[in-house]
Amino acid sequence: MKNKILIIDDEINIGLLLSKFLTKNGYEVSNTTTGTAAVEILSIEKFDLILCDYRLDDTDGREILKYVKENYPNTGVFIITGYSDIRLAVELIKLGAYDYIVKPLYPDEILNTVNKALETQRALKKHHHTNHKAANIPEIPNFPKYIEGNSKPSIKLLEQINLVAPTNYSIILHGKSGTGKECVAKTIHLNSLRKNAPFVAMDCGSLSKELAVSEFFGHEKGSFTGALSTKIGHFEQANGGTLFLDEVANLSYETQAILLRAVQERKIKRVGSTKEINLDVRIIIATNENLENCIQKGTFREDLYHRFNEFSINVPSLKDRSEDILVFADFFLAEANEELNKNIISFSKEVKDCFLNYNWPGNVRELKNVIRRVALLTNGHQIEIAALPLEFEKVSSAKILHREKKLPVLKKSGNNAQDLKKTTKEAEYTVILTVLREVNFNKAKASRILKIDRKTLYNKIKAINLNEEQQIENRQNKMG
Ligand SMILES: Nc1ncnc2c1ncn2[C@@H]1O[C@H](COP(=O)(O)OP(=O)(O)OP(=O)(O)O)[C@@H](O)[C@H]1O
Repeated sequence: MKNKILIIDDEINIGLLLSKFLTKNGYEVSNTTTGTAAVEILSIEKFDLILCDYRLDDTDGREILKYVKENYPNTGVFIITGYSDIRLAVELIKLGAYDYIVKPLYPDEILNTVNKALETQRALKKHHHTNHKAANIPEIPNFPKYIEGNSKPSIKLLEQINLVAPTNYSIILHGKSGTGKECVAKTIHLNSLRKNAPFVAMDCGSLSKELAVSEFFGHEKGSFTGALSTKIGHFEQANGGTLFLDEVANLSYETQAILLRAVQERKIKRVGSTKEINLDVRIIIATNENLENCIQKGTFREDLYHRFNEFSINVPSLKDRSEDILVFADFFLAEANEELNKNIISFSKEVKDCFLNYNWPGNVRELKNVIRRVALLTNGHQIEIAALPLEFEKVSSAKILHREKKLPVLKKSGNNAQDLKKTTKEAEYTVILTVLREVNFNKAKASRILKIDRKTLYNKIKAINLNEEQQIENRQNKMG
């Protein structure tokens, strides 16, 4: 059965041209020039898609969209718009429009967009259908809350997310490790029309050449040695939804060619199967390398780059959005409180200064890890500088002072046996704690470095501070 399209455009010539072209390409097309006439036609006939010019004589695209969403929720609406209306069109997408097409109209582009839309509709219907029947559809992973931040780069980032999320564009996310690329990808998915379909993340960095095809497209049981059961590939898992390809620059040239073919043809076959599976997957890729340099070096295919580069977003490093550091820190502290069942309220001024002065090479991920660690080591209501790991020493004069206080300094007067004992103990404390932090509180490693047996180390820790010992125990238990 042919798909039915209704065109609403007050420029009769454009409407007719479009209609002729779409009819030639296998669609059943009706035309009208006003909103009132469209409402009448819709009351007698069902349509799969409506292409609606935003500016009409008697109404506009927004009113048509609202009417169609309310009365015919299964009919997709496209808005045709002039360049100056793009922001408006994006607004409309948020209200439920399928996509927008910018004038001048190019037949191929329209056909492509219409085909894509109808495929998405079919895939979503199929997904909802199978989702009710089958339990083996992959779960949407737990999405972390997205912290927006107040800095200029973060505001720009959010604007880009909001702009591109409702479209079907492929996206390249550039950014250093730990900046939050996956978090951005998930946020885009959640704000897209695909939000009820799967989000599937795939780490291309750890993908071997041999396994790549089977990971991408799946395989049938027995199709090669070791294929003990049928495997659904990542593309198929993500069908109807979003596929996030992380560290894409690490894919071999050969694998890139295979990926390109699948993306171009929008069809795959599982290894060992002849059955073609139609794909409707939005692809978001992430890289911490400059892909243009990779193209120059010949390690990344230019054609693949252009396929993905319908939109690109730079996810800024944490040091370039320092106004957000304390916002993130508060958020991660609240998370850590919940996880550890603690009630830490704040960071001391010195800690905040350290955070603001530090370079954060590991970006948001590093900040999150530091906060989880210091929260574990803190018993009171405030995080103090002593809890910070060694790498912060460089950025804190307070921290250096703190350590100097602990150093075994022989006093000029009163230098008796009692003082020596105390000073030695303090020196021992500093050394033990420093080593423990360096090895992430692994006591076996620490005792090897300190050249004492583990039991002695336990006793010394106990003698130093029982609370610290308990915290160390907690951490070790957690790490299993
Ligand atoms: N805006 C944000 N709001 C909340 N959490 C965030 C945000 N950005 C990053 N994170 C957290 O920081 C950590 C690292 O983020 P993510 O994994 O998205 O980074 P990435 O850039 O994809 O890293 P990699 O390049 O190493 O794969 C995650 O725990 C994530 O939840």
